[in-house]
Amino acid sequence: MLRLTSVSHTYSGQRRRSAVLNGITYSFERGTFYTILGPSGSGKTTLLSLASGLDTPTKGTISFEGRDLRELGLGRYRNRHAATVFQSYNLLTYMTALQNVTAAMEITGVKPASGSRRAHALELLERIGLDKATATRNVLRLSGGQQQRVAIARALACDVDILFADEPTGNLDEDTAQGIIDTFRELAHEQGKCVVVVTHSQQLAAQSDRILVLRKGKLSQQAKAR
Ligand SMILES: Nc1ncnc2c1ncn2[C@@H]1O[C@H](COP(=O)(O)OP(=O)(O)OP(=O)(O)O)[C@@H](O)[C@H]1O
Repeated sequence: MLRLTSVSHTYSGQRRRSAVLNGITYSFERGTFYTILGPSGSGKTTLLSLASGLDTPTKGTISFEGRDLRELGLGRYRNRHAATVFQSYNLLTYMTALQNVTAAMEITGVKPASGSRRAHALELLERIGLDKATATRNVLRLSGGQQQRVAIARALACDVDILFADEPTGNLDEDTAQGIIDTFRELAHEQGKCVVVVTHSQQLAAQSDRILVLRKGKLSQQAKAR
């Protein structure tokens, strides 16, 4: 569904020989939960920002269902097909948790199959462990882990084909982290989404369908321990 072909990336000011990503070719498919591991600074966030249409590679192409993202339009791709949970959450700080989720649904034009956007947003927030009292508080009055969960609920609310997340369980206790991992697996296996998660957590990676490792600008698939 999402194909990277000979993708290389160099930030301005960097020498071409020290490209962050170097000739990566890989296809991400529906119904699959991927994790990307790699040492700090190996380019995981860079790869995610290119695959999620926030930036374009300096060389190579990225296509969604056969169409180059540049031709499809990066804004359109981000709006309709891909949602991203950033390390910094990027929440609207003048809104409540609930408003952050409903605003994302309004912007992307998502209408729940039944009930209102508000009811659907509350359901999603509840599913990842935020009750109504917490959901109706301004996001600045929530803990880091609670804000992280709002960012995840917001991405889930957009009902896109691909969900990208950068270290989504970094700030969470074990039980909450496990709940998020279960949600990702369910999204991939029951709803047919493609879920791509950057992580340093072996526990998370072990529960994904495919473990990819980024090292020295190259992406390789790691065999899963049985
Ligand atoms: N906007 C930028 N401009 C210049 N260099 C950058 C920029 N963003 C990242 N880099 C450099 O690109 C390399 C890869 O960074 P990236 O954030 O993608 O790595 P990462 O694997 O996600 O790291 P971490 O695990 O520490 O989050 C690093 O050497 C970093 O300094």
